[in-house]
Formats: sequence, structure tokens, C-alpha cells
Amino acid sequence: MPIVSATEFTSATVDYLIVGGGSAGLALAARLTEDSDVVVGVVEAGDYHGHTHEVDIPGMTGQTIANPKYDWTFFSTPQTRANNRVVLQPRGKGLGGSSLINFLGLLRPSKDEFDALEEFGNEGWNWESLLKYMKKSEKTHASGLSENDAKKYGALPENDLHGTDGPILKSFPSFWTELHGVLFDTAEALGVPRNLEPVDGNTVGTSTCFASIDPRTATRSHAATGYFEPNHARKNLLVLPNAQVLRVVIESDGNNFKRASGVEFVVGGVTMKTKNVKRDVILSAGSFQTPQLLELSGIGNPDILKKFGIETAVNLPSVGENLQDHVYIPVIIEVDQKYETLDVVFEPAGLQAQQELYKEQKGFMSSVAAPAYLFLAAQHIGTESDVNTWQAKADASTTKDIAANVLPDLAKGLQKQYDLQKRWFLDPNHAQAEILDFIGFQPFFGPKPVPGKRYQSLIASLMHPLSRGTVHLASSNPLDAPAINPNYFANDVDLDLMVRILDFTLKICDTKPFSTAVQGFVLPPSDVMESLQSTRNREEVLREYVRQWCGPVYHPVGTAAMMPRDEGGVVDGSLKVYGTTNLRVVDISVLPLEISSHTQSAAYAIGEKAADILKGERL
Ligand SMILES: Cc1cc2nc3c(=O)[nH]c(=O)nc-3n(C[C@H](O)[C@H](O)[C@H](O)COP(=O)(O)OP(=O)(O)OC[C@H]3O[C@@H](n4cnc5c(N)ncnc54)[C@H](O)[C@@H]3O)c2cc1C
Repeated sequence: MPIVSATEFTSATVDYLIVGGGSAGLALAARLTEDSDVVVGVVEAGDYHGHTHEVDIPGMTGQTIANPKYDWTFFSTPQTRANNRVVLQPRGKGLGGSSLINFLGLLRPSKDEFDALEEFGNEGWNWESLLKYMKKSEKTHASGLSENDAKKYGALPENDLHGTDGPILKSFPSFWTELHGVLFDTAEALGVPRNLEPVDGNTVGTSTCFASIDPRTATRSHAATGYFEPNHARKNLLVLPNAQVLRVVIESDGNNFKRASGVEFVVGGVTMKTKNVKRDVILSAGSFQTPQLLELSGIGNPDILKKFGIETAVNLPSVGENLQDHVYIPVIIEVDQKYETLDVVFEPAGLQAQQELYKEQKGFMSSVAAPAYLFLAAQHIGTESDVNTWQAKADASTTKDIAANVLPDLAKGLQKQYDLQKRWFLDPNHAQAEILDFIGFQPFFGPKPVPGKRYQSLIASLMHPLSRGTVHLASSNPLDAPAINPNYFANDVDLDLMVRILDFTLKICDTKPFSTAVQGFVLPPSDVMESLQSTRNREEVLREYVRQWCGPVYHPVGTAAMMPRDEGGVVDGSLKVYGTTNLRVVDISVLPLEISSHTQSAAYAIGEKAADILKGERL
């Protein structure tokens, strides 16, 4: 049994100690322990949740969000350019990490975005290599669609691009709603074609996503089911849940470098220490807690560390800078009653019928709630002159409140990022925006659905923000949440883009055939919709709606960026933290630039690739 007690954990000698049993951390642990001579310890703050309905049943996705059993329930700092609001920043807690609570969409970034990693100086980090690891992480189930339907739904996968025997199972929806095809026809009328195979490196167009669902049982496939449970009998994999790491213990190696000798953690209110790490300590705590743990361990900006009474072990001011996340704005519409939507499960009779269907792995409970995607290039949402303006403003001088404006190293790296973003603005094959269709009332914020009515929620998001945020310590108490500041709209272009993406979404609702289904708007609310009819200053009305209703899409990256040290990097291409001999970061925080995709496939690929890097070093 790999789940061990704290005493067994601290007395064992391990080759690798992984902090965080989440998406990337468990992928890494599973692959390293394929070699029975290698002993790996995983310490995870949350529980091993086993199999619970709210995690397993796809139709219940969303119900774990803001539930502290599964979610860290972080909030942002007040966002000055979004009406001073604080916004929820969910992160999965427990074996499986955020893959426990995510919305199941299994998409991939574009080729350009992975190739950019190599352009940043990380040899071997490119599309070809990461495609191999994304495939390695997955096992694909065929859709069973006819060729005609597959074309209608933008769902015609090319077999050799998809994995066949990996641990994460992926499948297409078990049913298809009428509005799915109607939405894609409407997008086509607006100049956005279907993209039959969106995971070949080009994401632009309309398509159906795969979902991380095992179609044989209609249950969530996640890091714990794929990478932990099948390997639970390995004697060389020791897993300690319910233990929160407080800091990495850092020692001097006698030269200029620092060595991570173990970690201090708290379990059941008792603080304990591991010491017996033969090789590496690996942080896989995600984009918010990896930088927090680095700072708690004395690795970061000395000015910040001093403020919290922490002695600097490694002067690395880039830690916790460069935070990027997708920002979304919702449009919720009421649709004609004749359409079947996920809303049926919130009515007693509908729920009972769906529960019966679920027993046969059918119906809404068995499938992903947001299967239909539109990925839009800048050219879909702006004129040539808009695009030129946007790319001209991809610059540190037009971005407010960022450390790169005072720290030359960060400025150099940021300029490289902006140069790429400029190029991507001009490329009609590069997605700047995403609109996903949640096939019912999006379950959490704001207004509530009226029983008996039917809805669609179009979630419109910015893919490549120019703003940069931060994650730093909020206090010296390791058990306190970090201060998460996405710094929304620090670059004006982000707000301009959000307005254009929202406008395009509203245009969809006003264009046939989709418009014929629309009965009215829930969001934007009626006062905003009325102002849009009556006022000449449409842009300002939309702007204010964005400021008031925007939020994160839960894909934060960049806070431990894999870039050269003198360009604002935290780790090198072998994922080693600068200034240390054996401390690594293996999670989504190492991506220097946000990707035009949801991030779980990248997190698994990073875990898979890290395992091969570490195996390679032992040869
Ligand atoms: C609500 C939500 C919806 C999402 N929807 C999608 C989607 O539909 N599709 C998609 O592709 N992506 C989605 N994502 C994003 C995706 O799931 C994440 O990017 C990915 O899982 C991150 O992997 P990771 O390994 O970096 O971190 P995580 O998987 O979050 O793992 C980090 C782990 O570290 C643990 N940890 C943190 N601090 C400590 C500590 N001090 N001590 C010990 N353990 C610690 C955490 O408890 C967690 O288990 C979503 C994310 C969320 C939160």
C-alpha cells in the first residue's frame, strides 16, 4: 500500500520527494516508480478522496468548486481595474489536484505555443516532444459518430495524433444536443470555419473537445484514477495525504548553490520533517502554491522575503511574478423550451430520468457540460487597424504595476514574451479568444435559473493577456493563503479585447440560425441590454459589464517560468530552480506564456516529460 503514516514517511529514504499529488505530480511519481529501484515519496495537503459522486459523475462537475473539502477556495486580491472585486480562484485539493475538480475538457495548445518554449531557450521543449508526452498520458475512445455527424460537430480525429494506452481516458460526448451544430453553423456564417481536428497544432475554428471521461463507466478520469490507483501496490511509491508542506529545508552545498535536503510539513496539527532525500525535492504544488513554497523556503525577491522575516537563501526576484490566466465574461441566454439542456437535472422529474439514463452511461449526467468550442483569431474580432494597435501595445511601457518595469532581468524576458505575442496577433491561425458553450445555466455565480426554463451559457475568454499578475506571500504563516493578484487589465488592450470578444458573442446570439433559439438574456442583465439598445456609447457599456462580471478560467501559469535566469526565469530547461542543485518545479507554473487551450493536457505532459528528464540524468 503506498498510503503510509507520517512516521513511516519520515523514516523512509527516498530518491525523489514530490510536494503535491496533483496532475503533474502524480504523473511524475507514477512514471518514476516504474523502475522498482527508484523510491518516490509524495506529500499531499489534501485527502485521498476515493470515489465520490461529486468528483466521479461528469454531470455534477462544478459542485466541488468552493467546497473546502476539494478546493483550496482562494480569492484574488481586490482588482482595481475590475471594480475592486475579489474573485474566486479555485484549485483542487487532494490526490489528483485540480484534475479532481476541473471541467473535464481535454484540449491541446497550438504548435506555436509549445515551440515557443524552445525559443525561450529550453532545449527539447517543443511541439514534437510535448505531443509525444500528451499522447503518452492518454487513451482515446472512438466517438462512434458517422462521418457526416463528425463533420457537423467538428469532431473527426486523426488517429495518429491521439494516445492509445495512456492512463487518462478520453472520449467524446455521449450525446449531442441540437444547438451544438446550430452554434457551429452560426459561427460559419460569421466567418469561423469548422476545425475537424483541433489538436494537430492549429486550434482556430469550431470544434468539439474530448473530455477526460471513462466512457465505459461514465466517470471522471483524473490523475488519481490514472496515475495513482493502478500503481497503489508499488512498494517504492509512498504517499502521505493530509500533510501540508510548510517549507523546503535548504542547506548550503559549500559552493554558490543551495541543496534541498527535505521538507517540513504539518500533519494532524504536528510539524514533522523529512530528511532522507537522496536526489531531488520536486515542487508540484501548482501555479499559486509553488511560488508560495519557494518564498517560504527563502527563494525569491529579498525585499519580499525580508518583509516576512525570511532569510534569503537564493536571490531570485522572478519567483511569483509573470502570473497569467485566461479571463472570461459570461453571456447566459434563455432558449426555446423545445431544446433539451442540462437544466433538466435541476428538476425532480428530469433528475430522476437522467439518473436512470446514467445507469447505462447515457444522458446529461454522463457527459461533459461544455463540449462545443470556438477559437477565434484577432482577425475574427477586430479590424486590421485594431490588430495593429493591439500588437503595438504589447509592451512593458504600456503595462502598469509590473515588476518588469523596475527589474531589468524581468524586463528582458517579458520583452521576448511580448515579441511572440505581437507575432501571434498578426497570425490568423493563432487563437486570441475562446467561446465555449456550456449546455445549460452555468452553475455558480450571480443570477439563478428559473425552474422549467432552458438555457445556454456562452463563456467568452481572452487567451493571451498582456497584463501580468503576481503570487506572493500574504503573511509569514505557511498555512495562510498566498496573495493572488491577476492584475486584470493592467494593459488596456486586455479590456479592449474582452469587449470585442463579448461583442462577437452577442453577435452570435443575434445571427441565424442560433438567434432563432434565443428567447432572452439573463447575462448581460436587462439594464445592460437596454443600455446597449439606447446608448451610443456601446463600447463603454460593454466595458463596464466586463469590469463587473469578469473572472478567471482557472488556467494560471507563469509563476515559476522556465526561462533563462537573466530573463526572469525561475527554472531551467531541466526544471531545476536556479541557484539550487536539486530543487525542481514540475507543474503548470513553469509555462512562461499562457496557452490558447485548457491546461490539463499540458500539466500531464510536463509530468511525463519531467520523468524522462530525471530518468535520463540517472543513466
Ligand atoms: C475549477 C477548475 C476547472 C478547470 N477546468 C479545466 C478543464 O476543463 N480542462 C483543462 O484542461 N483544464 C482545466 N483546469 C485546469 C487544470 O485542471 C490545471 O491546469 C491542472 O490540473 C494543474 O495541474 P498542476 O499539476 O499544475 O496542479 P494541481 O493539479 O492543482 O496540483 C497541485 C497539488 O498540490 C497540492 N498542494 C498545494 N500546496 C501544497 C502544500 N503546501 N503541501 C502539500 N501539497 C500541496 C494541492 O493540494 C494539489 O493536489 C481547471 C482547473 C480548475 C481549478
